Amino acid sequence: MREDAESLDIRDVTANWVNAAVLQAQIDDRIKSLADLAHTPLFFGRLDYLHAPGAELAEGADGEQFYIGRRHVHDAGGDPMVIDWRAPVSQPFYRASRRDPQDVALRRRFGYTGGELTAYEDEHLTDPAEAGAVSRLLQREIERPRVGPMRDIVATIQPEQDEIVRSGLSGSVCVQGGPGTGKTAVGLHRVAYLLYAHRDRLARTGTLVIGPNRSFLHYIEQVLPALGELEVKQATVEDLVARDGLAVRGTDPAPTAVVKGDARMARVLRSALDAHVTEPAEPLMVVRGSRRWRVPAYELAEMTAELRARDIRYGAARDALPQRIAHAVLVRMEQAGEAPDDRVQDAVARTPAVKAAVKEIWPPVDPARLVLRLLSDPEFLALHADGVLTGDEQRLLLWPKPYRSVKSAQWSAADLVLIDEAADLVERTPSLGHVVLDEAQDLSPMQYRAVGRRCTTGSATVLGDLAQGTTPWATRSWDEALTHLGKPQALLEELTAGFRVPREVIAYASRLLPSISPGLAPVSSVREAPGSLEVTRVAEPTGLTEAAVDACRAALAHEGSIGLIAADARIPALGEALLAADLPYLSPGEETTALSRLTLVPASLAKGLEYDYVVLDEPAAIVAGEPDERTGLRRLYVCLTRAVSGLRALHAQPLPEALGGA
Ligand SMILES: Nc1ncnc2c1ncn2[C@@H]1O[C@H](COP(=O)(O)OP(=O)(O)OP(=O)(O)O)[C@@H](O)[C@H]1O
Repeated sequence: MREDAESLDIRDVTANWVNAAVLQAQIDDRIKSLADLAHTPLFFGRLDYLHAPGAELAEGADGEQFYIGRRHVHDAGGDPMVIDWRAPVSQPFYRASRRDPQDVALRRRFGYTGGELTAYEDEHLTDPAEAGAVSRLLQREIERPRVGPMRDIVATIQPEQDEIVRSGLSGSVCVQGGPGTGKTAVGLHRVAYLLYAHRDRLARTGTLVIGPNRSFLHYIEQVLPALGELEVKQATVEDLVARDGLAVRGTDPAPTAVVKGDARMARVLRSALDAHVTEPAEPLMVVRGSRRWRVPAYELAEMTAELRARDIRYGAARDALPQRIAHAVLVRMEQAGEAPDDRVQDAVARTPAVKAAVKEIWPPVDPARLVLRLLSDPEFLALHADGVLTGDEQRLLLWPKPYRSVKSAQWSAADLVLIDEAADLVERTPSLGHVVLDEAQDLSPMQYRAVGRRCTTGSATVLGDLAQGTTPWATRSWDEALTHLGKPQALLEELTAGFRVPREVIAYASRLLPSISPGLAPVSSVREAPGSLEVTRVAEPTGLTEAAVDACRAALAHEGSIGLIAADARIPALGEALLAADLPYLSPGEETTALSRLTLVPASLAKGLEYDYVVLDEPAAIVAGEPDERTGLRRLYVCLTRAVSGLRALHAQPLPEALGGA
């Protein structure tokens, strides 16, 4: 297939150099997509059907055999050799079971070591003798040491994950799942699936993956290219609402940020914007040649009221008003016996008199200036927030010292979300075809709205874990969140099988659940790894740093990546100690390689990441680093659930009581 693509000669088939350049670019893309990936085999499974699919009715139809891989491969004659994992014929590879064999006689899984085929495993789904067997290849794949960025899981997607991956493009899905249940993996594979099944539609409308921060996006960015999908944008919510010329230079105290992130702010903004439209008091006079045409004030008021009543954006209404006025003038001309042609209405709409009237009635509004005024001017704020926000909430919103201009204001991240909301009220934000929102539990209602307006005509996949919410405005219920997102009908799914954290470690971390998220079921880990948890008390507080360095050195004796996770305030001291001990380290998001496998991770950036071995420094300090205890314990829960093979927790202070104290 690669040779075919490389040998394509387009000299005779293109009409001009533009065509030739476009076609050549497409061919280059294809050659690139056909390149061999080191360590990525062409197929990982085989299905032997009892009957040829679609030929059930044909007499004597024999079964057919399909190899399943990351992409479609055909032979010189164009016959398929490997079927894409996303094709309908491949689906039973993920879903067929003994209870429901889906016409599959044999499912074979292939095992590879460094790109070389080293094992295979057969399941005869209709053979009662094989019932109850667990897949060792699956177990091995899950337990493989981790280095480098996140990997795809095409070979081992589980049935309950596959259902989410393949659910239709038209519906939105929300997945609640504990740490390591594969939410991120499922979200990324869902994008790859949707792009396969609805390529044309999504090529037009676009897809976007939203993650919590740069390090996380960097960690996941290789998965989609490995699945052949290059056309997917990645962003944080901050990226989405970023505006030219407005940098985030300020921070809000938590109580202020909570009010700014509250959905009621949308009502305040709407009221403040709508107040710009004024009731016309003066008639309008348009002069054309020797004649003057008068549109009385009450008629202008009717047009304004009619535009206000319609559900259109402020800016669209503002654009429509001059034409309405011009039309009224045209009607008067006709009544006076004139026969204006089609150009007259446009000409009238552009006259200085009409423009001036529109500016008076429906002035242009700059979204940033609108927010600036709300945050600086107590009277203006009260006018639009009374009855919506309490007096205390309004005081929290106001800047201690108002800024003079949009340029000089110290905008915070929450302010930019407000500006984004205001901008959408003025002019509709374009919608994408599909948005995947990861670590959603940390978004404020206003941030959900910002994401929601980017998929109003598309669908969304929302992934999160209520127990891992660490913002003061963290999501309390998915129903509420989905309403803010504008997708109240989304299907709510739950994943409970854990693929990352070993059983002992997840059991230990789950002790925190009753305090941080009562009612959530603990994850049941598929990984047995006896001896994976070690909690050590360091007698002298001064010895803690050294103990952490020693634990890192010991962990480096194993294969795989190592993360030293600590309270943000402890990072500088630990960094220095590691360097003094000749242990160079990476920052989160930097790629771990066989040669540099140790990452120093501030607790605030641990979310979503994973390491083979985790050394956890002083749990009590991680809890104390947050504004309140529940958030602290949630942060600790996140940090305790990053390890794939082993967790070593070191403490000099007593452990938090919720963990068992002592
Ligand atoms: N079906 C599977 N087969 C093999 N590995 C899997 C499977 N599902 C998930 N994993 C692996 O488990 C690990 C955790 O997955 P992932 O990061 O998607 O979980 P998560 O639910 O997003 O976790 P968190 O809540 O901590 O962000 C990853 O290494 C992923 O590759």
